[in-house]
This record gives sequence, C-alpha cells and structure tokens, in this order.
Amino acid sequence: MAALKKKLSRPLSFVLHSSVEMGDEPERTVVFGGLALFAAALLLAGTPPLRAVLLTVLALLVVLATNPYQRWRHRHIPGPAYRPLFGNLPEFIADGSHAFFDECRAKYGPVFKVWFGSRPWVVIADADLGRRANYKLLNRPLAISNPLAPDHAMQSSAEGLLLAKDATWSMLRKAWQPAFHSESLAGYAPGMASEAARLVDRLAEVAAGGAATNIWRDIGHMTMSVVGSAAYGVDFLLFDRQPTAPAASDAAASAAAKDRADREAKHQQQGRAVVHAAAEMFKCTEVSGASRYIAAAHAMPVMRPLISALASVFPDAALTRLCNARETLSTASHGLVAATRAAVATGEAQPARREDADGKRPMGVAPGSFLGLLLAARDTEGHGLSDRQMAAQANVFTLAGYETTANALSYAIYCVASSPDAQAKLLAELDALPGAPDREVTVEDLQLLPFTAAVIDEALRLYPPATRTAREARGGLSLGGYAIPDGTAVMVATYSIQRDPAYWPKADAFLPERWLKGHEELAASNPHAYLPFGSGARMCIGYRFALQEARLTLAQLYRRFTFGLEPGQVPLKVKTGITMSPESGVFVRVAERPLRAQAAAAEAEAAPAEAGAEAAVPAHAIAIVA
Ligand code: HEM
Repeated sequence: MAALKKKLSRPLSFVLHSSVEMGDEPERTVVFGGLALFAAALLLAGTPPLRAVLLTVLALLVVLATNPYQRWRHRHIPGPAYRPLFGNLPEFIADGSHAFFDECRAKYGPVFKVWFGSRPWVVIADADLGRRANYKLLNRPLAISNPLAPDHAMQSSAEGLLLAKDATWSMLRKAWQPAFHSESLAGYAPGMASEAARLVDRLAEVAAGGAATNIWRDIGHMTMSVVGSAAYGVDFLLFDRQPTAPAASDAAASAAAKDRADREAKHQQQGRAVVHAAAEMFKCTEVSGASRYIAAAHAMPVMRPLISALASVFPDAALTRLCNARETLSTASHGLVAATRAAVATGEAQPARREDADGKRPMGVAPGSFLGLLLAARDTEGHGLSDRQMAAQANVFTLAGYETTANALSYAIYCVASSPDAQAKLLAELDALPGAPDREVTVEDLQLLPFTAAVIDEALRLYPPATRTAREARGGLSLGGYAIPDGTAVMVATYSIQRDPAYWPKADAFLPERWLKGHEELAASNPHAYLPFGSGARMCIGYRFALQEARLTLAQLYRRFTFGLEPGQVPLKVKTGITMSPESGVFVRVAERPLRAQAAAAEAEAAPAEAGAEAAVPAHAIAIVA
C-alpha cells in the first residue's frame, strides 16, 4: 500500500506544482486567447454550442500541426521547412544535432533556424557572431532539454548555477567562484592525482588480465571520485570492491574501526548510486531515449500542462527512470548538505577557506569544502542559501563535473590511440619528466607538459563534450542581419565552428601540434573559433578544474600504459543529449610500458626537454596555471 501511495504521489507532483516559467507562456496566451475569440465568434454567430466546441477543437489541432505563431515570428530566418509537430527531431535522432547543424550551415549559411519539435532554435555557426551571442545574452533557455521534469525538480534545477537567471545567477556565480581560484585548484591537485593513481591500479589489473575494457566507464568512476573528494570531502570508494577497515586490537579501537567501516560502506553505496543516477540522467536527455511525454511536450509546448497531467497519471518507463535518477541524486545532495550543516553546528567543520601559516594570505578553498563555502554565501539582503538551493548547487557540481571530463579524457585516449605520431610525442614528453618514472605527476609538472595539454585541447576541439552553448534571446538582438525574437533559444554551434576549415586547416585531423607556442596556425587562428567551455560571463566555471584533472590524469595514464583500440571503433560513434558522449564507450586493450627503459630515457633527455618546454607553452589554448 505504501509503495503504491509513493508511486502515485510522485508522478502527481507533475501537476501539483506548475509554477516554473518555461518560456512558452506568451505563445500559450496567443494560441488560447485566439481560440477563445474564435469560439466566442462562433457562438455569437449562432453556431450550436456542441458544434462550436468541435470546431474549436479542430482549430486547436490545426494550430498545433501548423505552428503558425512560431513560424510567423521566425519567418525571416532561413532554415529547413517546418514539419508538423516533429520539426527536425528525426534528423536530431538520426545524426545528432551537431551533424545536422553542419548540414544546415552548408545549405543556409552561418545563421539559420531548426525546429526542435515545434520550438525554433536559432543556430549560429560563425565564430564572431557566436562570440557576440554568448557575450550579449546572459540567461539560458529553461526548456531546452527536458520540458517535463516534475516542477519541483525543475524548480530545484532552475535554482542551480547552470540554469539560474539574472540576479540569482550573479549571486551564485560569486558564491561558487572561490572554489575555482588558482590556490583552490592547487589544493585539489594531490586528490586528483591520487584518484588517477587508483585508476592506474585498476588498469594494471586489466592489463594483467589481458581483456579489453571500456575506458570511458573506468574514467567516469575516476571523475566522480574526484568530484566526491574535491567538492564534498567524501571518498566514494568507486574502485574498491569492499571498504577496508584497519584491524583493531582493543574494544574502543574496534568500535572506531567499525564506525569507520560503516561510514565507508555508506559512502560507497552513495557513490555508486550517484554514478548510476548521473549516468541515467544523461541517458534520459538523449532525444532518442526520452519519454514519449517529453517528445510530446517538445512537439506541442502549448499543451504542456495537459501533457504533464497525463504523465502524472500514466508515467512511462523512461519518465519513471528519470524521476528515480533525479530522486537519488537529490537525496544524496540533501544528505551532503545536512552533513555540512551538522558539522558546522557541532563545530567539527574545518573552515572552508584556507590561509597560509601566518593567517595573512588566503590559500583558496580547502578540498571538500564546496558546500561549506556556499553555506557562508549571502545575497544582497543578507540571506543565506536554503537547503534546497544548496542541494541544487551540489547536483550541478556532480553532474557538470562528472561526465564532461570523462568524455574529454576518453576522446583524448581515442585520438591518441588512432595517431601513432601523437602517441610517440606524448610518451617522449612524459618520459622526459624528471624523477622516478612511477612517481605521481604533480601540478608543478604540468608546466613541463605542453604536448600533454595540447592533446587535451585538440581532443576538445574535435570532440567538444558540449557541442553547443545555449542562450535565451533578449533585448531585440540582431545577428548576421537577422532580428532574433525575444525568448528564442540561440544555440552557438561549437562543434561546427571547431571543425570549420575556414578556421582550422585540416579541420578533421587530430594535430595537437597546432596548439604549441610558435606554431604558425596558432598565431593566425581566430580565438573565438575555439569554445569547448563556452564564452562570455556564463562560460564554464569549472574549466580550469577540468583541464587540471584531465592533464594530470592523461599524464599519469601514459606514464604507465599505452592503449590500443578494439577493432570496429573508427570512426567513433557518438550520441548527443546534454553532452556528446561515445555511443557505447571507448573499448581499449591496455598495455604496460617498460618502466626501466623509461627511466634511462628520462635521465638522458631531461636537460633538453626542460629547456624546450619553456618555449612551448600553448598560447591561447586555455592556460590553467595562473
Ligand atoms: C571537459 C570538461 C567540461 C566541459 C567541456 C564543460 C563545458 C561547459 C560548457 C560549454 C558550459 C556552458 C558555457 C556557456 O554557456 O558559455 C559549461 C557551463 C558550466 N560548467 Fe562546465 N564543462 C566541463 C567541466 C566542468 C566542471 C569540472 C565543472 C564543475 C566542477 C563544471 C561546471 C559548470 C557550471 C557550474 C556551468 C554553468 C556556469 C554558469 O552558467 O555560470 N564544468 N561547461
């Protein structure tokens, strides 16, 4: 009975809270206002009421199928013809939005519209116009990926930094910022390196077993572990089969050991649930795997309240999965918030901000103190964040910090495995690092690893995990000679721009060298043609965190292994939802490298490599060491 009650009450929340502004209210007012006038005119003309109702319903169906309001507002912008209800969803599903944008750019030029169901997206596939859009527009459109999340969930994700608007966004951005200062990043580096070392241990087992592995999944465990330790100070123990407790001799020590073992087991369970939920949430944003109710809401945005009501009563499997994933993530985030508040209340919490030994110089935010930092944030009226707002920030950190970086690293390994020349240069650079060949790579080493950085930069150019940035048009914006109606979703086509031969010679080739200082291509290139982390005030706040993690991990992995692609993976199949990820993963065979030979080579080459490194730091590839 209780289970049934829960099953019913959760979906019902779709209808009970419908306060979130999804951007389709003006259209709904026009459509239903028009229909009401139509019905009134029929009645005034003496049409029998039943016939008037039937004619009005017929008119509604015609309006839904022909989408006159949006087509009229966007009639001056070129693009594929409107297809009733579905728009270009079939192309999105067949090719992915990134490939479809490429096709449209070739046909319609750098500014065009496509139809995401019945919603028009204006797409900008030009570096300078894209820059203008990203710099001028501040808010993201809310309804771009999931118009049907239960409103309480939508409300809470709208409160996270990713979707927050205007003054709320500005307050949150300021509150997050210290967690990404250079000093804070340096503080996270040892934790990142030791998570990479755990990944190395796991891959050493794989190499010894001789089987292939899906490196995308392995790296996903690592990036989630980094989020756990850097943001929340929690070890999710994702690589360990069993949490281990130290042996204890007396009763008190034994109780403490049991306590610790219980805590570790809880964290491991929490970590696995969060990884599963995060993966589910990304999966549920793929157009092809989405609930039919979500597809219907994209096809008929004006009918969203009715579709939500139906979804509440008869949720389908995909929607149920999405709700379950959201709930798991939200429970974990609320748990972390509660733990932070409790630690602060009992005086157990360490200060979020660190200072040097004299207590004078700020040293950034201590690893694990992200929520502690937010707890101290105040808006202009001096109010702090509510539990729900705090949990929304934790959700964003977990989701944004996990899959994007895992995708970037997996693409880098795929690209290196497909390019013997790049692999040779990467290994040579890593072998030239001073010190023992099996020591952990440190944040200071990154200065000596320009080619490693270039590999990540180039992989992010060819395979940007976020293939587009999204903004909501405001203030009568005009781009490329086209007026963009307020409220329209404006997408900057990162993928198309980053593969455009007009900006990138041999655009489809993996050439990390192009990022090295002194390379002629770098000097000539347009800096706005590279935007894997977006641009403008809403550029990715975590980009230096992600780059530091990716560079440290790549270095650590290639110091120890090389990776060979399993057959049948070139070209790599990708899928696009919120992010672009490998369709089913990147399957590799892991081979151990001979460490002794490495050590000898390192000794012989250390001096020239160090001298060369100074001249080779990438210039407008994004620098993380301030
Ligand atoms: C390779 C990894 C990553 C990529 C490719 C990436 C990419 C992006 C992109 C394209 C945006 C939108 C920017 C725009 O609209 O102009 C974004 C926003 C954001 N990212 Fe990342 N990201 C990555 C890693 C991270 C990490 C590790 C974190 C957090 C720890 C993070 C947190 C965020 C947040 C909070 C926003 C929203 C910022 C705002 O609206 O003010 N990202 N990211």
